[in-house]
Amino acid sequence: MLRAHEITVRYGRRTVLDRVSFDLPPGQVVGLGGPSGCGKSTLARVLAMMLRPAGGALSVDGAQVRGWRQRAPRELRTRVALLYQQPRLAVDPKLRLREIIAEPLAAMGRPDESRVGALAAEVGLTGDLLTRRPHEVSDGQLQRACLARALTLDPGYLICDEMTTMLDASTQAYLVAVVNAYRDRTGAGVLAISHDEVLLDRWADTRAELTGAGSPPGMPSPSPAPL
Ligand SMILES: Nc1ncnc2c1ncn2[C@@H]1O[C@H](COP(=O)(O)OP(=O)(O)OP(=O)(O)O)[C@@H](O)[C@H]1O
Repeated sequence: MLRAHEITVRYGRRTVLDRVSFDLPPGQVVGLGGPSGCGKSTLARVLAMMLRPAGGALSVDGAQVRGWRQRAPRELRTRVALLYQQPRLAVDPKLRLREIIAEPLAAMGRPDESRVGALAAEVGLTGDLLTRRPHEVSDGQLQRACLARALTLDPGYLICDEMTTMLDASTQAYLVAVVNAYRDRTGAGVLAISHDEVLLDRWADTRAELTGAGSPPGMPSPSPAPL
């Protein structure tokens, strides 16, 4: 379980998350909605240990997170992967797609070309694309590379923050199918953040709503509401 307990985040004097609790169980797709600006991406960054909250606690499979960003222990950091809406902001523009996918393995000192090739095939990237740099591929192709990179170290939890919002319907369907296949194979928990109610209805096993810092403490809670 990826468990956030009473998380509070402030930007300056503004409280964006006010004692928000949220559980992401393994093996499930939890769909998170809520109005623009209510703090969904902020919660995603806390869950991925990329943003230190002002208050509250985060645990990964029972292990308490005590360091954030680079100070988070690698074995915890690599349990959670985050995919952003805008792949161009998430990659080094100088790297070729093959190097982007290989980044987590390189950081671990475990280069593995065949693993990179297998991941590229899994997300539908052909070999010729792997030698290109981000400005030479489409947003959809770059997001495929970002998904492959996110899956490289077999995360137990995958956070998809508007992963497919910028993409055409067929790329969206393909990437969702890749994530679902990964979940089925590994039992990973998936947090799907989206404004797209149709997508969430189709994709999520359970739904949660974040209503903003004015909402009661403890929101959101993944509700077992039927879809
Ligand atoms: N680094 C930052 N510094 C200051 N304010 C920020 C920062 N990041 C986000 N905010 C503000 O915090 C609030 C929550 O932002 P966040 O991106 O988490 O919301 P969101 O629910 O994901 O929105 P959207 O659905 O539009 O993507 C917004 O009002 C936003 O302007």
